[in-house]
Amino acid sequence: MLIIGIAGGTGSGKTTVVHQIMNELPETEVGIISQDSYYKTNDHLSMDERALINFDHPRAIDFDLLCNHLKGLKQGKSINQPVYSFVHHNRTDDYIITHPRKVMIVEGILILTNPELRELFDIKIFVHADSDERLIRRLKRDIADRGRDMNEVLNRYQTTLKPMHEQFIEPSKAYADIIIPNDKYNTVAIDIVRTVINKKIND
Ligand SMILES: Nc1ncnc2c1ncn2[C@@H]1O[C@H](COP(=O)(O)OP(=O)(O)O)[C@@H](O)[C@H]1O
Ligand SMILES: Nc1ccn([C@@H]2O[C@H](COP(=O)(O)O)[C@@H](O)[C@H]2O)c(=O)n1
Repeated sequence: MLIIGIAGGTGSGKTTVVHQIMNELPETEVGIISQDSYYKTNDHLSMDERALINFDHPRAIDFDLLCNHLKGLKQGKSINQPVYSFVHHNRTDDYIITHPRKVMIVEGILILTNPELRELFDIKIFVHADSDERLIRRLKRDIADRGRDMNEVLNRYQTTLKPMHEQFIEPSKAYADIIIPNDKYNTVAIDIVRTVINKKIND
C-alpha cells in the first residue's frame, strides 16, 4: 500500500487536488481519508459552546483514531471512517466503510503536524495558495456549503484560523516532499503525482 498525505491551509485546494488526482484513476485502486472526519466528538457541549472551539489547533483532531485506522488499512482491514457535520460542529452517528486500497490518500490541514501520522506517509505533499486567495475561497465555500455567514468566517479567520495557520500549518510545509503551488489550477503537478500513483498501481 502507498499512503500519500496531502496537507495545506484551508482553501488551498486539497480536496480539489485529491479529486483531480483520482479522476482517471481506477476507483477500486485508490481510497480517501479526510482529516475532517476525525474531529473529536463534542456531544457533551451545546451548539453555542461547540461553535467556540478552535478547530485549527491539533488538539481538535483525534489523531490516535486516525493513526489506528491507517494502520488497520495497512494490515488489510476495512475501517469505519466517521462522518463529520460542519453545520452541527460535531461527528454524526454515520460512518463510511473504507476498504484498503493499493493507494490511500489522507488529506487535511494538520496532518503533517503529527509525528506518528507523518511516519505512516510514503509521500508527503503540501498544497500552497496565498492567504488572501484562501480566505476568498473559504468565504465562498463556507457560505455555500457549510451553513456559515460572512461574520462567522471572518471572525473565525481572525481569532483562530490565521494564528493557527502561522503556528502549526505553514511550518509543517517543511516536512513535505512535494509542494504544489495552487493559486491557479496546476495540471502539471497533478499529472506528475498521477504518474507516480499509476506506477505503483501497475507494479
Ligand atoms: N486552483 C484553484 N483555483 C480556483 N479555485 C479553486 C482552486 N482550487 C480549489 N478551488 C476552490 O476553492 C474552494 C476550496 O477548495 P477546497 O479544495 O475545498 O480546499 P481545501 O480542501 O484545501 O479546504 C472550492 O470551492 C474549490 O472549488
Ligand atoms: N466544525 C468545524 C470544523 C472545522 N472547521 C474548519 O474547517 C477547516 C478545515 O477544513 P478544510 O476542508 O477547509 O481543510 C479548518 O480551517 C476549520 O476552521 C469549521 O469551520 N467548523
